[in-house]
Amino acid sequence: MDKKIKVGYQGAHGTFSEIAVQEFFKDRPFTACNYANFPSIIADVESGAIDYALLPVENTTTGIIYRTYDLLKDSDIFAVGEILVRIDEQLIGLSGTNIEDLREVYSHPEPLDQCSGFFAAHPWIKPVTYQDTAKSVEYVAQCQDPSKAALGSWLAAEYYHLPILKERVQDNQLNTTRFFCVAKGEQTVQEADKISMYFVVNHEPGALYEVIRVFAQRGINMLKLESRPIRGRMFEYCFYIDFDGSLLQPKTQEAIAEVREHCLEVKVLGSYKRAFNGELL
Ligand SMILES: O=C(O)C(=O)C[C@]1(C(=O)O)C=C[C@@H](O)C=C1
Repeated sequence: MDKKIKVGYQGAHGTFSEIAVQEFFKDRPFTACNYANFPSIIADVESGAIDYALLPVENTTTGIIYRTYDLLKDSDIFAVGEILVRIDEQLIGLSGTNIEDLREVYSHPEPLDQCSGFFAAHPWIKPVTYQDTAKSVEYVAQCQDPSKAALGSWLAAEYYHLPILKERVQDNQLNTTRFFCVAKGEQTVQEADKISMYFVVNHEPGALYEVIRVFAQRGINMLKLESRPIRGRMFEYCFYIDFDGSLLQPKTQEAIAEVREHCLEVKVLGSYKRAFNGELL
Protein backbone atom coordinates (compact mmCIF):
# COMPACT_ATOMS: atom_id res chain seq x y z
CA MET A 1 0.00 0.00 0.00
CA ASP A 2 1.27 3.51 -0.85
CA LYS A 3 1.84 5.29 2.48
CA LYS A 4 3.09 8.49 0.88
CA ILE A 5 1.11 11.66 1.59
CA LYS A 6 -0.62 12.93 -1.57
CA VAL A 7 -0.25 16.66 -2.08
CA GLY A 8 -1.96 18.70 -4.81
CA TYR A 9 -0.69 21.85 -6.49
CA GLN A 10 -1.70 23.95 -9.46
CA GLY A 11 0.11 23.86 -12.77
CA ALA A 12 2.58 21.71 -14.65
CA HIS A 13 5.84 20.25 -13.33
CA GLY A 14 8.16 23.15 -12.42
CA THR A 15 5.71 25.79 -11.14
CA PHE A 16 6.40 27.86 -8.03
CA SER A 17 3.53 25.95 -6.43
CA GLU A 18 5.46 22.70 -6.90
CA ILE A 19 8.50 24.31 -5.25
CA ALA A 20 6.22 25.21 -2.30
CA VAL A 21 5.11 21.54 -2.04
CA GLN A 22 8.70 20.26 -2.16
CA GLU A 23 9.78 22.64 0.59
CA PHE A 24 6.76 22.23 2.87
CA PHE A 25 6.97 18.42 2.82
CA LYS A 26 10.76 18.12 2.58
CA ASP A 27 10.97 15.99 5.75
CA ARG A 28 8.13 13.58 4.87
CA PRO A 29 7.59 11.14 2.00
CA PHE A 30 5.04 12.62 -0.39
CA THR A 31 3.69 12.33 -3.89
CA ALA A 32 3.05 15.65 -5.64
CA CYS A 33 -0.09 15.64 -7.83
CA ASN A 34 -0.53 18.45 -10.33
CA TYR A 35 -3.90 19.93 -11.32
CA ALA A 36 -5.11 22.29 -14.04
CA ASN A 37 -7.09 24.57 -11.69
CA PHE A 38 -7.88 25.38 -8.06
CA PRO A 39 -11.50 24.09 -7.95
CA SER A 40 -10.38 20.59 -9.01
CA ILE A 41 -7.64 20.56 -6.32
CA ILE A 42 -10.15 21.59 -3.68
CA ALA A 43 -12.69 18.98 -4.82
CA ASP A 44 -10.02 16.28 -4.40
CA VAL A 45 -9.04 17.51 -0.91
CA GLU A 46 -12.73 17.52 0.06
CA SER A 47 -13.32 14.00 -1.31
CA GLY A 48 -10.17 12.63 0.36
CA ALA A 49 -8.54 11.72 -3.00
CA ILE A 50 -5.51 13.75 -1.83
CA ASP A 51 -4.41 14.60 1.74
CA TYR A 52 -3.21 18.16 1.33
CA ALA A 53 -2.80 20.95 -1.20
CA LEU A 54 -0.51 23.95 -1.34
CA LEU A 55 -2.36 27.07 -2.53
CA PRO A 56 -0.87 30.55 -3.15
CA VAL A 57 -2.78 33.16 -1.11
CA GLU A 58 -0.73 36.35 -1.11
CA ASN A 59 2.28 37.94 -2.81
CA THR A 60 4.45 40.80 -1.53
CA THR A 61 4.28 42.61 -4.89
CA THR A 62 0.72 42.00 -6.11
CA GLY A 63 -1.13 41.41 -2.82
CA ILE A 64 -3.88 38.95 -1.95
CA ILE A 65 -4.62 36.15 -4.47
CA TYR A 66 -8.42 36.27 -4.42
CA ARG A 67 -8.82 33.22 -6.65
CA THR A 68 -7.76 31.02 -3.74
CA TYR A 69 -9.08 33.06 -0.82
CA ASP A 70 -12.62 33.11 -2.24
CA LEU A 71 -12.54 29.33 -2.70
CA LEU A 72 -11.34 28.78 0.88
CA LYS A 73 -14.37 30.44 2.40
CA ASP A 74 -16.80 28.45 0.23
CA SER A 75 -15.35 24.98 0.71
CA ASP A 76 -14.77 22.38 3.39
CA ILE A 77 -11.02 22.86 3.56
CA PHE A 78 -8.88 24.33 6.31
CA ALA A 79 -5.38 25.86 6.37
CA VAL A 80 -3.13 23.75 8.61
CA GLY A 81 0.17 25.34 7.59
CA GLU A 82 1.77 28.25 5.75
CA ILE A 83 5.05 28.70 3.92
CA LEU A 84 6.74 31.72 2.34
CA VAL A 85 8.44 31.05 -0.97
CA ARG A 86 10.83 33.54 -2.55
CA ILE A 87 9.63 34.07 -6.13
CA ASP A 88 12.57 34.76 -8.41
CA GLU A 89 11.14 35.27 -11.87
CA GLN A 90 13.73 33.99 -14.33
CA LEU A 91 13.59 35.03 -17.98
CA ILE A 92 13.90 31.69 -19.76
CA GLY A 93 14.42 31.27 -23.51
CA LEU A 94 16.39 29.57 -26.22
CA SER A 95 20.15 29.34 -25.96
CA GLY A 96 21.95 32.33 -27.52
CA THR A 97 18.88 34.61 -27.52
CA ASN A 98 19.47 38.34 -26.82
CA ILE A 99 16.81 40.36 -25.03
CA GLU A 100 16.73 42.64 -28.10
CA ASP A 101 15.51 39.65 -30.18
CA LEU A 102 12.52 38.94 -27.95
CA ARG A 103 9.01 39.96 -29.00
CA GLU A 104 6.78 37.91 -26.68
CA VAL A 105 7.22 36.74 -23.09
CA TYR A 106 4.75 34.11 -21.81
CA SER A 107 3.69 33.52 -18.23
CA HIS A 108 0.96 33.20 -15.65
CA PRO A 109 -0.78 36.58 -15.03
CA GLU A 110 0.73 36.97 -11.52
CA PRO A 111 4.40 36.78 -12.66
CA LEU A 112 3.65 39.12 -15.60
CA ASP A 113 2.31 41.59 -13.05
CA GLN A 114 5.29 41.02 -10.72
CA CYS A 115 7.61 41.99 -13.62
CA SER A 116 5.80 45.09 -14.93
CA GLY A 117 9.04 47.14 -14.59
CA PHE A 118 10.82 44.73 -16.94
CA PHE A 119 8.11 45.21 -19.60
CA ALA A 120 8.18 49.01 -19.14
CA ALA A 121 11.97 48.97 -19.67
CA HIS A 122 11.69 46.69 -22.75
CA PRO A 123 8.66 48.11 -24.62
CA TRP A 124 9.26 45.95 -27.72
CA ILE A 125 8.38 42.84 -25.69
CA LYS A 126 4.71 41.91 -25.36
CA PRO A 127 3.61 40.11 -22.16
CA VAL A 128 1.41 37.14 -23.08
CA THR A 129 -0.78 35.36 -20.51
CA TYR A 130 -0.40 31.59 -20.31
CA GLN A 131 -1.88 29.04 -17.91
CA ASP A 132 1.10 28.71 -15.55
CA THR A 133 4.83 29.43 -15.51
CA ALA A 134 5.94 25.86 -16.23
CA LYS A 135 3.57 25.47 -19.20
CA SER A 136 4.94 28.77 -20.56
CA VAL A 137 8.50 27.45 -20.40
CA GLU A 138 7.40 24.17 -22.03
CA TYR A 139 5.69 26.14 -24.82
CA VAL A 140 8.84 28.20 -25.49
CA ALA A 141 10.89 24.98 -25.61
CA GLN A 142 8.42 23.47 -28.13
CA CYS A 143 8.25 26.55 -30.39
CA GLN A 144 12.04 26.87 -30.87
CA ASP A 145 11.40 30.50 -31.86
CA PRO A 146 14.08 32.95 -30.58
CA SER A 147 11.54 35.79 -30.37
CA LYS A 148 9.72 33.98 -27.52
CA ALA A 149 10.70 33.57 -23.87
CA ALA A 150 8.91 32.80 -20.60
CA LEU A 151 8.95 33.91 -16.97
CA GLY A 152 9.26 31.03 -14.55
CA SER A 153 11.22 29.23 -11.88
CA TRP A 154 14.75 27.77 -11.93
CA LEU A 155 13.02 24.37 -11.63
CA ALA A 156 11.11 24.90 -14.88
CA ALA A 157 14.32 26.03 -16.66
CA GLU A 158 16.02 22.85 -15.46
CA TYR A 159 13.12 20.56 -16.29
CA TYR A 160 12.59 21.86 -19.84
CA HIS A 161 16.37 22.21 -20.46
CA LEU A 162 16.34 25.91 -21.33
CA PRO A 163 18.86 28.53 -20.17
CA ILE A 164 18.02 31.50 -17.96
CA LEU A 165 18.57 34.58 -20.16
CA LYS A 166 18.26 37.02 -17.25
CA GLU A 167 17.92 36.25 -13.56
CA ARG A 168 15.39 37.75 -11.11
CA VAL A 169 13.53 40.13 -13.43
CA GLN A 170 10.79 40.86 -10.86
CA ASP A 171 10.23 44.50 -9.79
CA ASN A 172 10.67 43.77 -6.09
CA GLN A 173 13.74 41.71 -5.21
CA LEU A 174 11.96 40.44 -2.08
CA ASN A 175 9.12 39.09 -4.24
CA THR A 176 7.62 36.38 -2.04
CA THR A 177 4.44 34.32 -2.21
CA ARG A 178 2.68 32.99 0.86
CA PHE A 179 1.11 29.57 0.41
CA PHE A 180 -1.43 27.80 2.62
CA CYS A 181 -1.20 24.07 3.17
CA VAL A 182 -4.85 22.98 3.30
CA ALA A 183 -6.54 19.76 4.45
CA LYS A 184 -10.16 18.60 4.64
CA GLY A 185 -12.43 19.96 7.39
CA GLU A 186 -11.55 21.94 10.51
CA GLN A 187 -8.40 20.56 12.17
CA THR A 188 -6.62 20.99 15.47
CA VAL A 189 -3.00 21.87 14.88
CA GLN A 190 -1.21 21.56 18.25
CA GLU A 191 1.64 23.94 17.44
CA ALA A 192 -0.61 26.57 15.79
CA ASP A 193 0.03 30.20 16.74
CA LYS A 194 -1.79 32.05 13.93
CA ILE A 195 -5.40 32.12 12.73
CA SER A 196 -7.01 33.24 9.46
CA MET A 197 -10.69 34.15 9.46
CA TYR A 198 -13.37 35.47 7.11
CA PHE A 199 -16.27 37.64 8.27
CA VAL A 200 -19.09 39.90 7.13
CA VAL A 201 -20.21 42.51 9.66
CA ASN A 202 -23.77 43.50 10.57
CA HIS A 203 -24.95 46.58 8.67
CA GLU A 204 -24.81 48.99 11.58
CA PRO A 205 -22.54 51.86 12.61
CA GLY A 206 -19.41 50.73 14.43
CA ALA A 207 -19.76 47.01 13.57
CA LEU A 208 -16.21 46.72 12.21
CA TYR A 209 -14.93 48.77 15.14
CA GLU A 210 -16.61 46.28 17.51
CA VAL A 211 -14.84 43.34 15.85
CA ILE A 212 -11.46 45.07 16.10
CA ARG A 213 -12.21 46.01 19.73
CA VAL A 214 -12.72 42.31 20.59
CA PHE A 215 -9.08 41.66 19.65
CA ALA A 216 -7.67 44.90 21.09
CA GLN A 217 -9.31 44.39 24.50
CA ARG A 218 -7.83 40.91 24.84
CA GLY A 219 -4.38 42.03 23.73
CA ILE A 220 -4.60 39.83 20.60
CA ASN A 221 -2.24 41.01 17.87
CA MET A 222 -3.91 41.49 14.47
CA LEU A 223 -1.56 40.69 11.59
CA LYS A 224 -3.69 41.56 8.57
CA LEU A 225 -7.08 43.01 7.62
CA GLU A 226 -8.24 42.97 4.04
CA SER A 227 -11.64 43.89 2.63
CA ARG A 228 -13.16 42.73 -0.63
CA PRO A 229 -16.53 43.08 -2.40
CA ILE A 230 -18.76 40.03 -1.87
CA ARG A 231 -19.39 38.26 -5.18
CA GLY A 232 -22.98 38.55 -6.42
CA ARG A 233 -23.78 41.59 -4.25
CA MET A 234 -23.54 45.27 -5.15
CA PHE A 235 -20.52 46.66 -3.27
CA GLU A 236 -21.10 44.90 -0.01
CA TYR A 237 -17.86 43.87 1.63
CA CYS A 238 -16.37 40.92 3.46
CA PHE A 239 -13.14 40.94 5.47
CA TYR A 240 -10.19 38.61 5.72
CA ILE A 241 -8.24 38.84 8.94
CA ASP A 242 -5.14 37.13 10.39
CA PHE A 243 -4.26 37.29 14.08
CA ASP A 244 -1.93 35.68 16.62
CA GLY A 245 -3.46 32.79 18.53
CA SER A 246 -4.48 29.14 18.65
CA LEU A 247 -7.96 27.64 18.60
CA LEU A 248 -6.88 25.69 21.70
CA GLN A 249 -6.60 28.90 23.79
CA PRO A 250 -9.76 29.91 25.76
CA LYS A 251 -8.94 33.60 25.12
CA THR A 252 -9.04 33.00 21.36
CA GLN A 253 -12.23 30.91 21.55
CA GLU A 254 -13.94 33.70 23.52
CA ALA A 255 -12.76 36.32 21.04
CA ILE A 256 -14.15 34.35 18.07
CA ALA A 257 -17.47 33.78 19.89
CA GLU A 258 -17.76 37.52 20.55
CA VAL A 259 -16.87 38.39 16.95
CA ARG A 260 -19.83 36.22 15.86
CA GLU A 261 -22.18 38.52 17.81
CA HIS A 262 -21.22 41.44 15.55
CA CYS A 263 -21.25 39.55 12.27
CA LEU A 264 -23.63 38.13 9.69
CA GLU A 265 -21.09 35.47 8.68
CA VAL A 266 -17.89 34.14 10.25
CA LYS A 267 -15.65 31.31 9.09
CA VAL A 268 -12.31 30.29 10.54
CA LEU A 269 -10.22 29.54 7.45
CA GLY A 270 -7.23 28.05 9.22
CA SER A 271 -5.12 27.72 12.33
CA TYR A 272 -1.46 26.96 11.78
CA LYS A 273 2.13 27.58 12.76
CA ARG A 274 3.25 30.97 11.54
CA ALA A 275 5.95 30.95 8.86
CA PHE A 276 8.76 33.12 10.11
CA ASN A 277 9.48 36.03 7.75
CA GLY A 278 13.20 35.30 7.81
CA GLU A 279 12.70 31.70 6.66
CA LEU A 280 12.73 32.29 2.93
CA LEU A 281 13.68 29.75 0.35
O1 LIG B 1 2.49 29.50 -12.32
C1 LIG B 1 3.08 29.19 -11.27
O2 LIG B 1 4.29 28.93 -11.25
C2 LIG B 1 2.37 29.15 -9.99
O3 LIG B 1 2.79 28.44 -9.10
C3 LIG B 1 1.19 30.04 -9.78
C4 LIG B 1 1.53 31.29 -8.99
C5 LIG B 1 0.21 32.06 -8.65
O4 LIG B 1 -0.87 31.51 -8.75
O5 LIG B 1 0.34 33.20 -8.18
C6 LIG B 1 2.18 30.98 -7.70
C7 LIG B 1 3.17 31.74 -7.17
C8 LIG B 1 3.76 32.89 -7.88
O6 LIG B 1 3.27 34.07 -7.29
C9 LIG B 1 3.40 32.92 -9.29
C10 LIG B 1 2.40 32.17 -9.80
